[in-house]
Amino acid sequence: MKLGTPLSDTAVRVMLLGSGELGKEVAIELQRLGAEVIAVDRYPNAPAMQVAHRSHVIPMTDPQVLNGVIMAEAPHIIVPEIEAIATDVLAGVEAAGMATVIPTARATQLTMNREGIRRLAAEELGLPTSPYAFATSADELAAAAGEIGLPVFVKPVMSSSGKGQSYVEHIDQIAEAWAYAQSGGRVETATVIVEGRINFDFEITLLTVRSREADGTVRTDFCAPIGHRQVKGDYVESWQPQAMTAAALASAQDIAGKVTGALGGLGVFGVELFVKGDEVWFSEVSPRPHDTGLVTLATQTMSEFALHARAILGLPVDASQREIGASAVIYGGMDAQGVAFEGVAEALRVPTADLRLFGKPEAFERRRMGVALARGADTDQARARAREAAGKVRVVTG
Ligand SMILES: Nc1ncnc2c1ncn2[C@@H]1O[C@H](COP(=O)(O)OP(=O)(O)OP(=O)(O)O)[C@@H](O)[C@H]1O
Ligand SMILES: NCC(=O)N[C@@H]1O[C@H](COP(=O)([O-])[O-])[C@@H](O)[C@H]1O
Ligand SMILES: [Mg+2]
Repeated sequence: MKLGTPLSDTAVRVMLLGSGELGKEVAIELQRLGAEVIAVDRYPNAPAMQVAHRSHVIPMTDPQVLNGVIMAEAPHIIVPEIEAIATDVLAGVEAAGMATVIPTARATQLTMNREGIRRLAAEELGLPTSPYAFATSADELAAAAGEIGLPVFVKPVMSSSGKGQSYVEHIDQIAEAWAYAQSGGRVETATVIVEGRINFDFEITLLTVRSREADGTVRTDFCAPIGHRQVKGDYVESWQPQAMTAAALASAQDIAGKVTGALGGLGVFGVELFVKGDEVWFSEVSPRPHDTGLVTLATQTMSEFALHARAILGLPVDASQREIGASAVIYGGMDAQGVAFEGVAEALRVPTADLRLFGKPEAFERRRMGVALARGADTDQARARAREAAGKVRVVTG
């Protein structure tokens, strides 16, 4: 694809569907290469909208409205940034040859629903996963949990960042888990996945990049593994690299290569894996940059956002790590609009520290509003610094 001048006849128009913190960094990288960036999300002034050429506020799960915006803008490339999109519209656009969907329309369809990606990984590709079942009522959920054996995780099939997710240790928590899944799903669907717990030593995100070689073939690169810690199904800190055995790393790369190969297309994928000794299980995959990969802003030659921008434009990538680093999340801690941040200077006085404040117009108690980044001689030092920096930032009302 020939790059051009934004807002002119030669422009390469890229439409982001979802404009959160991850899309904001992708938009910045695309802007650096002179792409014309159109940001779309369900609410105004979303982070990526603030750095895009223009934006649209629409319900992205509404097929007609989504199709209308795509027709009006005629983007060359469509970059889904969240799962909750009317993905059938993307399939239609792709089939008609009107735009390239990143990575592919089918990949967005399969990964928007946990059932699609789990069946692909476990049943078609034969990859190791937790034991699982699907349930469409509280009774079915109880039966499935009984069969798999407690403890289990219960998740709406359409949700992310831990929304609607429960950890069930006792059979009398089933009704509550069912009700919570119904309230926390991204879109209305009654189905939940029940997963047996994997007793892992640690979990990683293996960022996997599919990009084009000079001869047009697709190559696959793996970033160094990212370790992370999750609380209530949402990531609170991540670090790179996560130390692991050579056998586990080989197995992780094998799984990531297979699943991203089956999804196809170009761009960054965040392959989530559980690791115990030499053993590795597939958990899920984002066909886009991953929240735990924010750490790559501090560690890699090219962050996951730069890698995504380069790969989707058909350009070569460099997935190498340069520094040891960590990220720590800054939550809203309150429900309020137009919040302010105190302690930023103190945070940035922590050696090597850096910050991203996403600019979300509204804070919620558990909404991610920013992230602290730091480097170190080892991951312990980097993590301590990132946590210290994050801890110095206080969210306050106007
Ligand atoms: N079967 C399991 N065994 C052990 N831990 C699990 C299991 N399923 C989920 N978890 C824990 O819960 C976390 C969140 O689960 P999962 O990634 O499925 O949720 P999510 O809502 O898709 O989150 P995100 O969008 O942030 O990736 C996992 O990273 C892991 O720590
Ligand atoms: N785990 C997925 C993830 O981290 N996605 C990121 O969070 C944004 C939504 O944030 P919000 O819920 O605060 O609007 C998404 O737009 C994306 O950038
Ligand atoms: Mg996950």
